Amino acid sequence: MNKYLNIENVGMTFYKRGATFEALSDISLTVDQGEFITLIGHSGCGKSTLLNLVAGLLRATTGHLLLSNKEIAGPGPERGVVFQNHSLLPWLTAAGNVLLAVERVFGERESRAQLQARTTAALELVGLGHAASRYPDEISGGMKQRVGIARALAMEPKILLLDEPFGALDALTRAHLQDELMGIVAKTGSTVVMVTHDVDEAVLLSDRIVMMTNGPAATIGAILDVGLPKPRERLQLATNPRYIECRREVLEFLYSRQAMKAA
Ligand SMILES: Nc1ncnc2c1ncn2[C@@H]1O[C@H](COP(=O)(O)OP(=O)(O)OP(=O)(O)O)[C@@H](O)[C@H]1O
Repeated sequence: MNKYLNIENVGMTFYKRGATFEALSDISLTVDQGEFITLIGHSGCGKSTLLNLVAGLLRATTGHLLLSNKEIAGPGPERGVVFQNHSLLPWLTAAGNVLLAVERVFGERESRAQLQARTTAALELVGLGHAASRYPDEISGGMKQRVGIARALAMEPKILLLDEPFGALDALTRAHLQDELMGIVAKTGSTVVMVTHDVDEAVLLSDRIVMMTNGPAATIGAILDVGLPKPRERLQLATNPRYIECRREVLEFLYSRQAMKAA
């Protein structure tokens, strides 16, 4: 197999205080370079667990995860992770937060000026060039989230792993950042795996939507090939028959097929 990311028969069981909990069972998925994949499913089904396995923050109990044919054995700079709650260091400015990540990846081989240029470019990419010297408590939630995205992008990851990056934002800011993300991904050609609860977000952004069954022992229930041409424009999509069909298929999976199992 020569796909970019290979997830092969992965299972994840947590052991806690003498009890075991099988969160994921027999997950197999391959992702091509440049693909945008979303993981969707009911709360607690194991989406973050799967993303954390790809990030190398957890080790699978069974099966294998391979990136460029190499076993994922821990976190690495080729994987940029963005969580729902930005996790910026409050004592550093927006630029300071990005620079710290840039130093970690490129610090040994590049000059100070080059590192700073990378930092500025990443902040500009997310429209925050003007806020570089502001501290996290001086900027809005949406801006903090954008700094988190800039920080991940500045490391020039081959794959972006996004865990509900817009989950805590209001609808307008969320729409704005979705548009920005689409633009950035078009420019950088990044591979993306993103966890979301939002059906519209999944259809708008994805090449394929991976729909997960309810846990315990959650697995992939179905995969939807969205097949809408890019670039996508949210207003035009609202009346696009394929968009409406994709939306219906995901809703049907979540609220009919999986709702019955949950009951
Ligand atoms: N470290 C852990 N120890 C024990 N159980 C865990 C651990 N991490 C996650 N779980 C359990 O595994 C299951 C999957 O959790 P996970 O956070 O991956 O779900 P999710 O689909 O991302 O949920 P949400 O959509 O609510 O964020 C849950 O039942 C959770 O309680």
